[in-house]
Amino acid sequence: MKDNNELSGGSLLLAWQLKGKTVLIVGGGDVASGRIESILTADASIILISPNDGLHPRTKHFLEQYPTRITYKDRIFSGEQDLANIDMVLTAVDDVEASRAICQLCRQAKIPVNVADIPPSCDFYFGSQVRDGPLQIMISTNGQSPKLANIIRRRIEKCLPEHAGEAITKVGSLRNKLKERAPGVGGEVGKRRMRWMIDVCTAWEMEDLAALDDDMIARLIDDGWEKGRVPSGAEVGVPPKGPVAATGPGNLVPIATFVFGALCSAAFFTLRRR
Ligand SMILES: C[C@@]1(CC(=O)O)C2=NC(=C\c3[nH]c(c(CCC(=O)O)c3CC(=O)O)Cc3[nH]c(c(CC(=O)O)c3CCC(=O)O)/C=C3\N/C(=C\2)[C@@H](CCC(=O)O)[C@]3(C)CC(=O)O)/[C@H]1CCC(=O)O
Ligand SMILES: NC(=O)c1ccc[n+]([C@@H]2O[C@H](COP(=O)([O-])OP(=O)(O)OC[C@H]3O[C@@H](n4cnc5c(N)ncnc54)[C@H](O)[C@@H]3O)[C@@H](O)[C@H]2O)c1
Repeated sequence: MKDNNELSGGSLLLAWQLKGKTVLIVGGGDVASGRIESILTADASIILISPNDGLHPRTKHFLEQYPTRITYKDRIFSGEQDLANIDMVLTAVDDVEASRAICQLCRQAKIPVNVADIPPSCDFYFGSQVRDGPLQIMISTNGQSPKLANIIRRRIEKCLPEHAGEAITKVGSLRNKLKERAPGVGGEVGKRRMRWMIDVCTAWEMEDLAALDDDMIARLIDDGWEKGRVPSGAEVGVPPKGPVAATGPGNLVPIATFVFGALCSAAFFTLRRR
């Protein structure tokens, strides 16, 4: 836990649920095309207001690909009436005065707004995103350095565990099936369910979780949950890692690194003693 006087200067990190909501995007250029992608990913409907002659090719592609999810208006923003029944507003226009005016209207109407590149006109900032299925990581520098957020994102992408997204999807499915088998919110059964899920996630390799199919999930619940234990992957039918993986050239690299490291240490200590 941080010291009390350090508890300030950040922003609230959330996974905002937008399914069934309507987001107004003003502008159709490069930045707006990224906003469209983020909002489509979050399952919201989009109203896009932007003159056709300024549309970025990626924006045009989204309009063609998702005609029912994006309602397009080929014009500039026209005022308060454009905000009717809107749950969130994102603007990415090359006109600072128009951006500020839209922000002011949104604040009057209490609609959360992000104006790309104008922090005082943002109720929330975008961040650099890593996505792998249901895994979502946002890197935010809280407005201090978007480029560093982008660089840190690339580094994080390189060291993510393989199969993480797939493993999360399968664990989600296991949790849902378990809740059907042992229903109820809170209480003893809730505590036991949580304990068992923690034990499975801790004991199993990410790769084995990712390999689960519906039959294996059913076996895991029958032989594990019902008997109060955590079976191994092999017991529920997860295929063993093949002999190629066990003896393949990939495995020679850590062995070679270890041997090299051991030789270097030996040489270092031998030389030091002299
Ligand atoms: C993360 C990302 C997400 C996205 O937008 O999707 C994002 N900006 C990205 C890129 C980027 N933006 C800029 C550069 C040029 C280099 C540079 O200036 O550093 C680059 C780099 C590039 O283009 O490579 C210019 C810039 N950006 C802002 C200002 C205004 C200012 O700072 O006052 C200026 C003009 C400054 C000036 O005039 O000098 C402001 C914001 N930009 C934010 C988000 C929010 C804070 C996020 C955070 O702090 O973490 C915030 C506050 C509001 C918002 O827009 O939500 C996306 C990277 C995605 C990725 O690649 O992974
Ligand atoms: N946050 C970020 O990541 C980031 C990065 C680069 C640029 N920006 C900023 O975002 C803004 C947009 O950048 P861009 O590269 O997408 O610009 P762009 O010039 O490619 O696109 C601007 C779009 O806005 C439309 N437009 C202009 N006035 C409008 C109005 N009144 N109503 C509706 N649509 C209107 C144009 O037709 C065009 O489609 C700029 O202010 C830029 O400084 C933000």
